[in-house]
Amino acid sequence: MLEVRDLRSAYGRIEVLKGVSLDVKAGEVVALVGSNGAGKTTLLRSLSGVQPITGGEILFNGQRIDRLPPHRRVELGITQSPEGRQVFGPLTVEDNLRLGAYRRRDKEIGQDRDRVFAMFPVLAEKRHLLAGGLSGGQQQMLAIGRALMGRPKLLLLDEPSLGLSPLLVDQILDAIVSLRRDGITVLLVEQNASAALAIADRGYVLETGKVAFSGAGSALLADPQVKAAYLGID
Ligand SMILES: Nc1ncnc2c1ncn2[C@@H]1O[C@H](COP(=O)(O)OP(=O)(O)OP(=O)(O)O)[C@@H](O)[C@H]1O
Repeated sequence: MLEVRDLRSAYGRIEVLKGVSLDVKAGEVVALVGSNGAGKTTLLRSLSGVQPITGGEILFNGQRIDRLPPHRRVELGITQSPEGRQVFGPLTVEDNLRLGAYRRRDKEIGQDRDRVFAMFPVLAEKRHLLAGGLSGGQQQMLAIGRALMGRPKLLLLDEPSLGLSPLLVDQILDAIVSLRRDGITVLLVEQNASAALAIADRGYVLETGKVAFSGAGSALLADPQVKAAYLGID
């Protein structure tokens, strides 16, 4: 579904992605992990088109997309749920979800909203409240729910567990696993590398702008080098 070939990106003269190649196949959950500043967020932003690239190629279902503006990539089915719970605070939970479906004209919007509510029941309870009054974890759920309302084919998730309690982290990860059952392909950037690799089909470890390791999630979790350097386990 997604093929990234030798991708390069820079902030001014500082190259942050130094030739990254990776694949995401339809129906997979792929985790992208690595230390702070490795370039994970920059990679996701390059895929969604808000960060310019300086080299390489991005293909989506065989089509070159790296020169398309962000909204065209959204139309093709690539949606990013950004880091930092960027919900519309002065709007209700329900209106935030409706905004996620703004491009759609079909009659299944209500059905999809109910699926988001089934996935995150707390959002159903608070559907008429303002998003700005939700807790951090609830805002994160809303941001994911809003992204899902656009019926993405490929969902790019940036740090969905950032700042959440362990219980909420589990809830978000369970939701990601349920997305895979619904046929949504997910590229997941996570600081919480062990948890992400545990649910992922495959993973990539990014180190200073390059892929340092890749493989099945379980294989990376068991790899002594990956464990010592990235998972904090000896
Ligand atoms: N807008 C920017 N201008 C200049 N440098 C930036 C900018 N955004 C990120 N960088 C730098 O690019 C490098 C990669 O950042 P990026 O956010 O992609 O890493 P990351 O792996 O997502 O890390 P983190 O988990 O800390 O967000 C870092 O050295 C960072 O300081």
